[in-house]
Amino acid sequence: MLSLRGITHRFGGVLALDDASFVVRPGTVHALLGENGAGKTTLMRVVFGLLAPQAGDMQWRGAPVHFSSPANALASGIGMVHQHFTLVPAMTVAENVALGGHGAYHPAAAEARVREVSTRAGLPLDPHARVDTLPVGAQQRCEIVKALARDVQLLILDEPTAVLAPSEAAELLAWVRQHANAGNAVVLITHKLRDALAVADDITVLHRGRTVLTTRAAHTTQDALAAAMLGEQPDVSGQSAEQVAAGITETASHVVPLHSGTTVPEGASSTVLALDAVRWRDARGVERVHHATLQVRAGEIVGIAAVEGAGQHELLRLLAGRLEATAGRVVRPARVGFVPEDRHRDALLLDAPLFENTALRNAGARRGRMPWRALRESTAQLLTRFDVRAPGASAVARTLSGGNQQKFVLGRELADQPEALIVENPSRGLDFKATAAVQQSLRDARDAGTAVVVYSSDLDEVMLLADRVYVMHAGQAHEVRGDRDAVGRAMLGGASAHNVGGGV
Ligand SMILES: Nc1ncnc2c1ncn2[C@@H]1O[C@H](COP(=O)(O)OP(=O)(O)OP(=O)(O)O)[C@@H](O)[C@H]1O
Repeated sequence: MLSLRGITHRFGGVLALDDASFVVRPGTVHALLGENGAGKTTLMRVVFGLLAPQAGDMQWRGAPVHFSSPANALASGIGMVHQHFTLVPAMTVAENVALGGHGAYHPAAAEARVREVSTRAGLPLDPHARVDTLPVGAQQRCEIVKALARDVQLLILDEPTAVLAPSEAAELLAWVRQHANAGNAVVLITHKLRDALAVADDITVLHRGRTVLTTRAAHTTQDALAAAMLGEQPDVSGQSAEQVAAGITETASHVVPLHSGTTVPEGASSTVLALDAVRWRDARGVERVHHATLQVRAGEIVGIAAVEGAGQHELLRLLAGRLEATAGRVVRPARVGFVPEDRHRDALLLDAPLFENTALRNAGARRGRMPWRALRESTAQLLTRFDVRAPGASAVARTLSGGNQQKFVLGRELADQPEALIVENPSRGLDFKATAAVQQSLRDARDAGTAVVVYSSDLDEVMLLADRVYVMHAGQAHEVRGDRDAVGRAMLGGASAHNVGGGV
């Protein structure tokens, strides 16, 4: 159905694709894997007409093609949903779906079209809802419906589950499977090897811009895929790949030790970060955080577990000083690092070089001339220390792959050993090797005396990292002792026998 051969693309001095090949069969799900910066997004941007490769051929339904724009690709039946959504937040679902279509906008027709497509596809959506009022899962459905409304036969999804809670991710993957069973093709860029093996028919692995493995999913294993991602021969039982794979969060159900109660690590000492009966109201006057009380000591990792919408994002921003409490008392040290989940919106100046992005740390506290030379040097060190793949300190942030942007932001916040560090979804968008490295950096920061707070939408990751866990439910925070099941029950509002109190 789609066939790419010999695709080569350079961005200046960076060889992003090097003779890559990729073949998608009709009616299949094709998972595209590769470590951060391997070239997955770039290859799919070539398919979608966003980039013209310097070499290589593409065939679509048996005929050579070259799409000069996404409009071209869409008109031929190829759609793409990007890692960062492209919806207009202040517009309705129907308006967004109609955007970029042809002819005049007729509200009734646009709404009917959304209803028809979303019902046919089994992706429920209210056409009248304003996009900025929708949870992220519904925004993603809107992106998919927008593509399907153009009658696409090949849908490219770039890390679609990264932004979803586990139950939503499972639903989306089930939908992807059904959609392919109905005769359509889906390309799924993902870092989750287990998802690839579970849902895909075919799997391609890129390594440094080259296709190093293409296989039927049924003929491969997680270890072979991990080895290929690391550039090792898939049939060689690469020791290092296995070691790394052992640290993967996604296999966490069998490797995560059960959380066994409040364990303040030996190195933990005085409280450096605290909320005392804190409340926070949003602009509409709705109280999102009720009476939260919580303490974090130097040298411990406090995990926050919550289902989406429980007030956890607000809690983290209160701790990080990005929101001011409406009532109650906040204790916060001078140097607090914050790694928000949406690095594009909240953590980076995308069109500025990396060394200017480094300067954003403690930006409000700077006085006098900017020490640009020192910032370039410290940025270069940061790139090495945190294995950020970028041409250098002057590279523009936008040109880094998604995972490398994430590693950069974390490195920047950790670099000057803050007294406290607040991290939201630390491994979002990271390959398994980078995930293990980031989790280790958080432990290292704890061991060096930083008070670390981690929220992850993946409960296994919270349990893996945390010394103590607080659960947020309906705007309230409670410390919960006990295992994963106790925490899971508390997330859904169930009482926990070991609940040791907090904020009610
Ligand atoms: N616009 C650009 N300008 C310069 N370099 C770029 C640009 N876009 C991507 N690159 C580089 O091309 C390489 C491949 O990036 P790409 O985004 O395709 O990787 P990826 O496999 O999708 O990674 P991730 O899993 O981190 O999203 C990286 O080295 C990246 O820095």
